[in-house]
Amino acid sequence: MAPRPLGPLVLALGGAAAVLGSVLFILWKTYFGHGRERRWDRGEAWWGAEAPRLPEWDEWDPEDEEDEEPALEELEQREVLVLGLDGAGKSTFLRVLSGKPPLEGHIPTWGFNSVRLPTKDFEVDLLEIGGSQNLRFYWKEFVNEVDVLVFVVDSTDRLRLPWARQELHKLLDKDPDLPVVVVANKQDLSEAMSMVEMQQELGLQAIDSQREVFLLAASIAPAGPSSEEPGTVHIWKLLLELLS
Ligand SMILES: Nc1nc2c(ncn2[C@@H]2O[C@H](COP(=O)(O)OP(=O)(O)OP(=O)(O)O)[C@@H](O)[C@H]2O)c(=O)[nH]1
Ligand SMILES: [Mg+2]
Repeated sequence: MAPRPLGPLVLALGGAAAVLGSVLFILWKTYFGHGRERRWDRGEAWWGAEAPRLPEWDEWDPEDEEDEEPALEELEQREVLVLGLDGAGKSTFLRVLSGKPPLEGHIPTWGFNSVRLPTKDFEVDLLEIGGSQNLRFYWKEFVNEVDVLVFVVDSTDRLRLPWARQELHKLLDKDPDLPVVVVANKQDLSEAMSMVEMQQELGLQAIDSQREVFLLAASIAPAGPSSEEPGTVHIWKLLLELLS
């Protein structure tokens, strides 16, 4: 049987995938745009955000409710996209930022995962899209919608560093002005590449000098207790500077 032309099929699949990417983004916006649920735990937050004080029972007046609710909603929003190959440490980063302990082992994100963190002046939405090969296609759909890109790389994953580099540069091409924070994660492990190597292998020196690009060494969830590498706090502080 003569081979059938693939062109229309590829086009149709490409179109369907683009639509799905947009639907995912709309779902995320809808969730955060109108949802009242907060995924962060006010009690556990460590980044210095002031948790709103809940009224004592005898102070509570239902008529105040309507006045109080918008105060939280009125805060401006900032959006951070967290990408990187599967297993790089994206979900762990979001968990640690939310004050939760890292999970044991790698549980892949099938789709997206997000947290909203309040600061004094604005709220920061962090969106992770899973890094498995079939999800990387959607990354580019989100990159023009955010204020900062955090790109997490496993510093021990030498073999796949060229893939990480390729994906990172595709995203950079998509938005020439987007500030980028590249996180060289898992620096606690002895096989981790040095920062000089990471900079070279990821081709960061070749990036347009006008763009804000940062390379941070990190151990978001160190395997042992003795790591001295800066971790999540440093990334968060830099994000706050970039978003202010
Ligand atoms: N040694 C070490 N392990 C880490 C570090 N950060 C994360 N990990 C581990 O790396 C594994 C993968 O982390 P995840 O956060 O699930 O990776 P991910 O980037 O979200 O992966 P996908 O959702 O599949 O895209 C987990 O077992 C983490 O505990 C680190 O700094 N050091
Ligand atoms: Mg994940």
